[in-house]
Amino acid sequence: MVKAVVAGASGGIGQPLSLLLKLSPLVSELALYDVVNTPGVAADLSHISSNAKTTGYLPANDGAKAAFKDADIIVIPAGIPRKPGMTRDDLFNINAGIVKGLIEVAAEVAPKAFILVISNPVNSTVPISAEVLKAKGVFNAQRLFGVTTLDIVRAETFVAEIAGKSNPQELNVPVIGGHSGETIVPLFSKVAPAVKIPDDKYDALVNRVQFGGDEVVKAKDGLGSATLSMAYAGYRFAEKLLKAVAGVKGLVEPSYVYLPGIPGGEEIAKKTGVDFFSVPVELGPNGAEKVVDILGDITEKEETLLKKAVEGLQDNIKKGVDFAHNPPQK
Ligand SMILES: NC(=O)C1=CN([C@@H]2O[C@H](COP(=O)(O)OP(=O)(O)OC[C@H]3O[C@@H](n4cnc5c(N)ncnc54)[C@H](O)[C@@H]3O)[C@@H](O)[C@H]2O)C=CC1
Ligand SMILES: O=C([O-])CC(=O)C(=O)O
Repeated sequence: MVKAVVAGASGGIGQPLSLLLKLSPLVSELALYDVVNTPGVAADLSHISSNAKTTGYLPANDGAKAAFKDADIIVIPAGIPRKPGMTRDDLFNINAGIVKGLIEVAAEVAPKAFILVISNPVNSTVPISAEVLKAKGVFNAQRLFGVTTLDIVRAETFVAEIAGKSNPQELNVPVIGGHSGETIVPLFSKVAPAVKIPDDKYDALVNRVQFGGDEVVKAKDGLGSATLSMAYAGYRFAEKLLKAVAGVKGLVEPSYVYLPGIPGGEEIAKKTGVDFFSVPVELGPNGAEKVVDILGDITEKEETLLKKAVEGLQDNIKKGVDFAHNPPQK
């Protein structure tokens, strides 16, 4: 019996993500929360003849609390998306407060839930979430995940194109670091099974993975950012986690986590110099059971990418932590 919540369920990501969760045999209850339109989205999904009982909640009558109550997993794609010309950091002023508010509710009524943060800027909204949970005395790093799966999904797709593989899903392409521009670090030397990226294509491939989000923002031309590929990616991560919680062994996926709170993470925090970082984590009944050290034997080019990523991440993390401690007065 798993109760899943989507916060931001009426949005571009929220709707298809809710559809995928509604179809999952692992979910028995699906609560949809948003500031608009959830009665309609929930009524629509509830006619699908799958297992999950689906309900919609709005802010009135403490709707967030009712939706989140005793949730096992809360996925958060609430907040505004980018328009052309914006960075993810430009979303901070609005989305930081939205995420903070939702995490406060989760801390109160579902303190043990696995929380998957999609809202951007992920590099900062996850530190905000951690600080809010810490302040409420319910922080467990093994249960808080920044969803960076879309970077891996993109990397799989783009590497398969270059390497001439017909099925990208047969490739495992680790992407670490953060979730914006140069903080995204694809490790092509660690692709399994190994592929040869031609030297003259390496820089462009790195750039495409790092700025894949911009490609979609540009193509949507003012109507938002990636939604369908993100719904797939968010579901892929949620499904892996739920399977691992149900006892399936050996499931590993990168996620942006608080390293010092996860076995094996302290060492990576020392190596990189940042506490929040996306790394492959082994998933299990407690969530992130173990950080997989993937930093050994990376190439010189990857070392250079990593150094740049850490510089950017330090600022993004500090911004999130500072906001959680001193939110602007209204
Ligand atoms: N982590 C990642 O890889 C990715 C993250 N994103 C981020 O996901 C977020 C959502 O993107 P879209 O779905 O395209 O945006 P959208 O605007 O289509 O949907 C956002 C939804 O959040 C709702 N919302 C706003 N404030 C809320 C609150 N306080 N509580 C509950 N719901 C609230 C809105 O009503 C709307 O339905 C953006 O911040 C975007 O940048 C997008 C793609 C990839
Ligand atoms: O680019 C954006 O703003 C949305 C996002 O995070 C992505 O598509 O990776």
